[in-house]
Order: sequence, then C-alpha cells, then structure tokens
Amino acid sequence: MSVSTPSPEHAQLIHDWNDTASTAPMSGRSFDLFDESLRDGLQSPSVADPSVEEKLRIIQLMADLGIGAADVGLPCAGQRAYDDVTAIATYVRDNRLPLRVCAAGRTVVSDMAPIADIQQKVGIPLTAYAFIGSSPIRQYAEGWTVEHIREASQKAIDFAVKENLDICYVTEDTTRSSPATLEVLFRSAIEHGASRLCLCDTVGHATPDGVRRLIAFTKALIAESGADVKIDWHGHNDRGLAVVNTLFALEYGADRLHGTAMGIGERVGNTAIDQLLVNLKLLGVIDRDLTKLVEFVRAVATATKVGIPINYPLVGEDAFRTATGVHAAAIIKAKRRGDEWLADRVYSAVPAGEFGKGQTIDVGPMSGMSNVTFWLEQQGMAATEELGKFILAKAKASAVTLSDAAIRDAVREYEGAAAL
Ligand SMILES: CC(C)C(=O)C(=O)O
Repeated sequence: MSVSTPSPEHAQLIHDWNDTASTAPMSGRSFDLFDESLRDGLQSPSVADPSVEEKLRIIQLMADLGIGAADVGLPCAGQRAYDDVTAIATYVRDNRLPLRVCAAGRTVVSDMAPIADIQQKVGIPLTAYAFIGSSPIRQYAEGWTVEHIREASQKAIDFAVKENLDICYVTEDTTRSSPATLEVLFRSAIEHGASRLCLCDTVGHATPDGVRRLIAFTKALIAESGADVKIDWHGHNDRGLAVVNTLFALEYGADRLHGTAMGIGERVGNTAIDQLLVNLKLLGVIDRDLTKLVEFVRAVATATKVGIPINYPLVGEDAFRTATGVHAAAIIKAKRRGDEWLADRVYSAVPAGEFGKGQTIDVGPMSGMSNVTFWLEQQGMAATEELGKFILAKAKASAVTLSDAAIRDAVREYEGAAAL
C-alpha cells in the first residue's frame, strides 16, 4: 500500500522542500528493521514486563509490519526470561513468521550458552547479540584493557560459532570509542566469525555527522577484511536525535536499524521504531501496509503499562484532532467537498488515512463557528445559528476543550430555555 499518489490537481498543492528524490537510492538498498521493544524497551525502569501471551501478540504484530528481526530478551537473566525467549522462538517456528529471533547477552560464555540451548531445543536459527563496552570511559569505569575486551569477545564469539549461533558483535558506546580500539575489536570479531557489527549510540551522544563518520570507518574496515559482514545501527534518544540519526544511518550504509515501540528503553529510550516506519514510508523508502502500526504501539503501551502522550505522533490522542477555528475550518471545507486527500493534508504532514486513522474536530475556547456546526452535523443534529452561537459562547468561556457530554448538556440547556 503506497502513500496514495496525488491526482495531478493535488500534486500542485504541496511544494516539497524535502529532497525526497535523494532518498530514492535508499529504497533500492536492502535493509532490515530490528525491534528492541522486548529487550532494551523492557530495561526502562518504569515499564512492566509483559506476559508471555502479550509478548507473542507483539511479535505477531512486528511480523505483520514487516519488521525482519527482534531482540526478544536476555535468556541469561533468569528462568522467566529464558522461558519467554523459548516461547517466542517456538511461536515464530510454529507460525513460520518471517522474523529472525535474536537474544542478547554479555560477551561471556555463560550468557551465550542459554541462547545456544534455546536454538538447539526449538530448532530454528537464532542470532546472539554479544555486547561489551568499548569506549575509554567504560574501560576506565570497569578497569578493562583493550586486550581484555578483545580476549573476552573472542572467547564468547568462538563459543557461539562452535554452537552454530549466528553472531552479532555489539560494542556498547561505539559512538564514544576510539578508532584504534574499534579497529582491534572489529578485526578480531570478523576473524572469529561475527556476521554483524552493531554500532551503538548507547548514551545518545551521536549527531548525524558522527553517524556518517563512524559508519564510513566501519564499512572501510569491513571492505578491507573481505568478509561479508553487515552493520547494525542502535540509537538512543538522550539528545532527541535518535530517529534522525537512524534515518541518516540508513543513508550512510547501515544494513539493519534498531528501534522500540514509542522509543521505550534505557533512560529516555531508543529510536522510536513506529516513527521510523512512518518516515520511511513518507520518504518513499518502504512501500508497505502500516495500518497495524497503531495497534502495535498500543499493544506495547498496554503490555508495558506505559502511557501514550497525547501529542505522540500517529498514536497520541491529539495526533489528528483539532479544536482550533482556523485549522478546523480548512479541514471541514475539504471534507465538505468530499476531498479526504486534502482533509488529511491541509494541516498535517502525516496523512491520517494512510495509517488507518482520520481527522477529528472538537470544540473549545479557540474554536470558531465551523467547529460547532460540524460537530452538530456529525451527531445528526440541526445546526441552527442560534444553537451554534449558544454552544460557541460556552466553549469560549471554558478553559478546556468541551467533551461530547458537555456539548450535549449545552444542547439540552439551550433546548430547555427555548421551550420556556
Ligand atoms: C547492548 C546494546 C545493543 C545496547 O542496548 C546499547 O548499547 O545501548
């Protein structure tokens, strides 16, 4: 389902300063999305660990959205984590979902072993994400030398390879790690059989320019090695740049982009995979049905007990709702013409209809008469001028947008007064 092609008349209505044509090469490249909601997402201290049934529903929705891989937990963390990863892998196997099951652990054999064990038991290939801190600040905090990190990584990778696990080598805090250290660690990981390198902006430090330079550095190193090794990009949002950085990571050559529903995760969280999907679609990089995206975000929000902010893109209560007179008037004019294309775009850069949603008009202190008239018509009520004025006066006197019940009360009050 593509972003609906505008009619020739509509096509003239938006001058696009975004250089969408320059994203065309991205759409030709094969890349994948990697969902971290059930691992990094659950590391947020404020979220609840979903039940296994909720996790399976979330996994199904990821697959429905064309997300190709997911980190589904740290099986080394305890029996419950181990059982949930096993249940997810079994569900993916039994339902033949086109989703790669991945699990994370530190670069120690005891963390890799449960992943190998689940792979063996369930009988589908898993990917192990083996992580270790690589930046000078992490080395200093832990008292590690580069040689210690390299050796620990090598032992974990050798074990995983021996167990036939696909292995992604994850250098935590890559965006603050020195090129000399990364060169040693990446070369060793590649030589020992890692199929992927995961570049982590663990503390949300990177800017797009840093993303570009780090990916160029890593690509050159991989090219030199002659191995077929892919690059993952894992971003955090401490500076509010996670989605933007991840879009740039794709442009600069990352093969797999990480994110979580609503960006839940450590501290202020990760790249919001839902926002990433919306942008990839609007940029023309992907062409797929995203009408289940809202359900996916709501499923994660409910299962993790995270509230959806009212102004959250696409899913927030106010994402496609206005009570403002000027905005409402323009949307209503489009709707009266039967022009939903126009109604969806005149005051929104994300067309609601493309994502299974619609614009709604409310009545509040910033409203004009068209809000009231439209609201009454939607309810099948006669929108007389006098009634409209009465409701609008109530709205102007109110500090908040009127609820439907408050407008109905106003209608009753008006009718009662008129009947006297
Ligand atoms: C373990 C990795 C992927 C991580 O979560 C991070 O560095 O933020």
